Amino acid sequence: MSDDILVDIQDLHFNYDGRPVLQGINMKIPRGKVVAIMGGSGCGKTTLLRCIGGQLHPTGGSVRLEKHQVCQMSEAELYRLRRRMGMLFQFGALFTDLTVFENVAFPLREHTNLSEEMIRDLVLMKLEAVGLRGAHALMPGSLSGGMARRVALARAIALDPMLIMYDEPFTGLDPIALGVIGRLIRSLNDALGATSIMVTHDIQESLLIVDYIYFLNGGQVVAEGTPDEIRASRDPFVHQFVHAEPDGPVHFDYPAPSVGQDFMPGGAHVGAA
Ligand SMILES: Nc1ncnc2c1ncn2[C@@H]1O[C@H](COP(=O)(O)OP(=O)(O)OP(=O)(O)O)[C@@H](O)[C@H]1O
Repeated sequence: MSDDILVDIQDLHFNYDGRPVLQGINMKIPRGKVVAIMGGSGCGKTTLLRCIGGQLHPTGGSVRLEKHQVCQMSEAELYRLRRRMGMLFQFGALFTDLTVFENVAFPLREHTNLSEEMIRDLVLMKLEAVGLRGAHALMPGSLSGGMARRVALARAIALDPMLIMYDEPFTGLDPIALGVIGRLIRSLNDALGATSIMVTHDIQESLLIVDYIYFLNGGQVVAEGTPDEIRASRDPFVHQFVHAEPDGPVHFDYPAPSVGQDFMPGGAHVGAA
């Protein structure tokens, strides 16, 4: 594998209880890049992140991270590898009974034997990086949604990860906080020399901050490109996303019989006992 590629996913398949969710995903994620994964609800984006992180074992194909075949690693090896991955999940809640400082210190205490002095310096550096050094003594309950997300971000980068994975990092944020988090994702990636994979529904923010976008549908990659390529794309799937159209290749309506069939007298059994 080329040294430039940090994550190499080949022909990845995953089933839940025999139901196919991922059906032959191929992706090459170069070092240093920020990559977005987009697609309709339930198309398998979170499942893909979990396969990359080794929390789920695929039914076929491979995920290679650096020189490691993630799918073939033991739990102990995965545990060590995950120290080098930062993860920020949608509701990656902070520990509500710990201060901001202790939340960010948590992975350092869990995974290292650093002195208290070192931990103190590292935590304050990470909080400084997200603009919240002054908030170190606050409890999570007194933070705004955007501030809480920034603390979670500081915690995700506490161990200087090589790979940072975000699952819908913008959910529930107002437009200003969303822009702040987007810029932080980009700048922290670059400052740390990390690589970032972000599952998101926010195409407009993605177009501003990422290097490359993959679109998933039906468990497969159906479109991909740089933000410029995506903006210029005539692919109907991409068009539907970029222009937030309610219908297109991704359907708004759950499959149903024709309206005529359901509304004609005696034409359907909806609600019938
Ligand atoms: N633990 C599970 N057991 C069975 N099915 C599951 C499980 N987790 C997810 N699924 C199903 O697998 C499919 C893919 O789920 P996944 O969470 O990966 O989608 P997603 O693209 O991240 O969705 P969203 O954008 O809504 O978060 C969905 O149909 C979901 O209902």
